[in-house]
Amino acid sequence: MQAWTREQFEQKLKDKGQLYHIHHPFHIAMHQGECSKAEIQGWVANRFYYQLNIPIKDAAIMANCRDMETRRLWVQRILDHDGSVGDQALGGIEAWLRLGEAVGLDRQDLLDEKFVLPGVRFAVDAYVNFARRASWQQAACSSLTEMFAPEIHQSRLDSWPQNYPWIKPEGLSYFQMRLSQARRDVNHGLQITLDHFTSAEAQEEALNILQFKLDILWSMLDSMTLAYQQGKAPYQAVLGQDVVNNPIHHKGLFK
Ligand SMILES: O=C(O)c1cc(C(=O)O)c2c(n1)C(=O)C(=O)c1cc(C(=O)O)[nH]c1-2
Repeated sequence: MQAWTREQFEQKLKDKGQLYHIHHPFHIAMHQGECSKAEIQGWVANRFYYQLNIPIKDAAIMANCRDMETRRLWVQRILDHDGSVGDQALGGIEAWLRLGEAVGLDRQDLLDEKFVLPGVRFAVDAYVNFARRASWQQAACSSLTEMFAPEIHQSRLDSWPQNYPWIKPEGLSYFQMRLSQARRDVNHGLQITLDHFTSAEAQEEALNILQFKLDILWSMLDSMTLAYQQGKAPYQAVLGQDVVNNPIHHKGLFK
């Protein structure tokens, strides 16, 4: 089998955008203004677990990377989410906490991971564990769903103020910040991927890695759909009580 040219390979990676979670029914409903306050809150609380783990994931990638040039650029991702000392700009995690407050969630409940559904936790943990075990080039490739992220951030900025006027506008600053940060990350992650995966087999492997990451994002929303849209939160069928607001599931093991 012959390898694709660099341009063809880049296009194959971009074609995966058809399967991005922007097309998940939960996100479509959110974009169309059809989500209830409880659904938005559930999404914000669960996505916070992703946010919390992004810098852990990026630190794992750096721990596996002997290339100084790469680390010098990659470290910026950690600072973007954690913020840096003396920096006036918000880190992404703090910005997401403010989004939580803007949708009426309690900051401490987010930090306690109170509402994180088991399926969301398993999906996010799979991403972190992959980054720990993979080579840094494979892990860089898995971040490439970010190619498709600016569109979804922009769509929230465009549609939420009209659709969800009850959300305080200052809560949307996370999405604004990510527009430029994601584009910069993608340029770097894409160069690593195009440079590293050059044989036909390696290019197939890269597409499989990207599909793995798409599966993670899609699976997170599947869990949220069951819990918040279909009234089938874990154990609801057994306990028949308000397990959405008083979750019974485990709170994470290795912290
Ligand atoms: O809101 C979204 O839909 C979305 C998706 C993704 C993504 O595609 O992985 C990221 C983000 N947001 C995001 O804010 C972010 O910081 C981020 C980092 C990464 C990554 O894989 O390293 N993905 C994403």
